[in-house]
Amino acid sequence: MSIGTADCHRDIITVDSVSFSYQQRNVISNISFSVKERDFIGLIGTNGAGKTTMLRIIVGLLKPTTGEVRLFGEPISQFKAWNKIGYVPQKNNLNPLFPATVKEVVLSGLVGKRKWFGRHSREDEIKCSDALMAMGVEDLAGKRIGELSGGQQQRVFLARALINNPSLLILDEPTVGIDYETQESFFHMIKHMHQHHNMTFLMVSHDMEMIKGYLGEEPVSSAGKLNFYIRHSHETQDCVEQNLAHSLKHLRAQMESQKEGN
Ligand SMILES: Nc1ncnc2c1ncn2[C@@H]1O[C@H](COP(=O)(O)OP(=O)(O)OP(=O)(O)O)[C@@H](O)[C@H]1O
Repeated sequence: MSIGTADCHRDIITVDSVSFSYQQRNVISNISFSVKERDFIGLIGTNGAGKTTMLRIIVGLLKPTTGEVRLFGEPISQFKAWNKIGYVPQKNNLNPLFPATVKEVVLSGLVGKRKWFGRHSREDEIKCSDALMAMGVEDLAGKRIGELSGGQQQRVFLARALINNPSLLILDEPTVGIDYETQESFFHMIKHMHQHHNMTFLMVSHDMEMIKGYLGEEPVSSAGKLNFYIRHSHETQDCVEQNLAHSLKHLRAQMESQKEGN
């Protein structure tokens, strides 16, 4: 089942007949769905429905018992472009004494450079300060992560996910435990990233007000106990326009090269 509506964008997540069990206990049974480039998907389900498990399978932290996941068209076992994916796990019980600073936490998100402490290149430092600025937490760069409020920590974890400038962001209940105002500004930011930076989102959330307000009143589809709310980045007819412009550009280039050949 494809849960996107338009055909102009490729599937960037494909979950094909996936089942998963913890020890002997089956949690996900034969689920298939796909997420298209630039979609915003809200994944909703009751407690224990398997939402976190599904996200962990998609980012390769858990291996499906059966079935296959493809990312950007490649089987996950061969997928290497992890810098294209930002993942913010469910709010973890961070030890307040954990010695890393905000800056170190954000830098640790650099793919292939998973060192917590130590020296980084000038380019990495710039990426880090861009991500901190984007999330409005640049003033906190030198603070210990455990000293921050829940909302500030969530911004830092989002900055960590953004440091590689990913095209897909996977968020697991990003606003749990955050006050209403911070939630509002958080959702405002991610909507902006969706609308203006062509990012694709897969987000688990219990905030039905936000989900329904942005993604529509009813789920577009369901698989097992998981419901998918979806907003495509633009209407299908705009895809036709885009494709037309694209094909006309090629046609013009062809005509011009023929003219030059004459
Ligand atoms: N590491 C684990 N070992 C064994 N069982 C687990 C483990 N993690 C999760 N489970 C069980 O798998 C089921 C699905 O858990 P999961 O966290 O994916 O659900 P969820 O839909 O994200 O729930 P919630 O809305 O409460 O966050 C639950 O019954 C949970 O108890």
